Amino acid sequence: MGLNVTPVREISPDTLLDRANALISTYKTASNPELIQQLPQAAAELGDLCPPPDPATGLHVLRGLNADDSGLGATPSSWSDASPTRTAEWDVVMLLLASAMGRPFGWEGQQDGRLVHDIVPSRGHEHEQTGASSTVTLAAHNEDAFHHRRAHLMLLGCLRNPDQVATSAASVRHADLDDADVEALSAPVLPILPDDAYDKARHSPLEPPRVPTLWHGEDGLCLRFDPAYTPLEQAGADYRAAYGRLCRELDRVKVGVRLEPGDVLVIDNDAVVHGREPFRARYDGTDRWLKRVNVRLPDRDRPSAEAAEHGYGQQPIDPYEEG
Ligand SMILES: O=C(O)CCC(=O)C(=O)O
Ligand SMILES: [Fe+2]
Repeated sequence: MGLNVTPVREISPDTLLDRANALISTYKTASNPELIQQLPQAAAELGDLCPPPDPATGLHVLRGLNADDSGLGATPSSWSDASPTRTAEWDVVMLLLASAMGRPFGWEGQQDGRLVHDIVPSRGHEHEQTGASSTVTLAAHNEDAFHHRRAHLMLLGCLRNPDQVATSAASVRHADLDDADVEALSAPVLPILPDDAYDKARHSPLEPPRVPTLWHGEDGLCLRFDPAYTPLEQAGADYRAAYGRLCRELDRVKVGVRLEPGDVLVIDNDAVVHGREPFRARYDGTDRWLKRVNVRLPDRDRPSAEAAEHGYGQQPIDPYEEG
């Protein structure tokens, strides 16, 4: 994977950290609903500290936050063991960054509905296609591709990455695809099934909707892609061949981002797929540890047919939803 080609945006964190700590001293943890209601206003006061990534690249790394991990304690052995107070500063910083770009949201069936997810390797999940895996390559995917209300942007904040494990990222806008393939892959031919992180949705009796893999968005070509959960065998030979060419192109243009403690990777989830290289989990409290936040951009459009999808019964938790 090519390194050092990801745009880095230096941020000066003083105001952000002051704001985060002021919120924590009043509201204690990032899951406090009153704190969540304060976020849009608090983020507006930060100005244009962190605009969304340039559509041409679809990602950037925000650098400049504190890399000191001495107060964090041991990396939890699973998301459910993470302490809401020990990483409150990180959680609120992630939510402020998310709120400066759009609106953070969570999922009913993901990590207890929290807005900030802990991504750590977990025993028994080593071979899964989820963020809790380690031994296997996490194949390139759009986050929550099975769902019509998936994030427009995804933030990954790095608390620890001692073995410099690379997150991979590939923009469909860098892929060299011919017009016939773009047209073929724009037809709603195959469903994308819920991933292993969503137990209830995986057992949904609802008929999986067939969805386009590619479409043209306002800023350029977009994709909805998760081959690990796509029953490709249900498609005809021409479609399978075009899908295979897309996979190879995404693999060709991917970059490896070895996040350093304090980095926040921002990914446009309509233009860029992400994954992760395999690594050996340590399970000794020093493991890799990321924080993840999903972000909605209220003005971003998606294909109108998505509005009729059922999302396999999985509901977003959107604290800012109107009505
Ligand atoms: O561990 C990583 O670098 C990415 C994991 C991932 O796909 C995710 O958290 O959504
Ligand atoms: Fe992911």
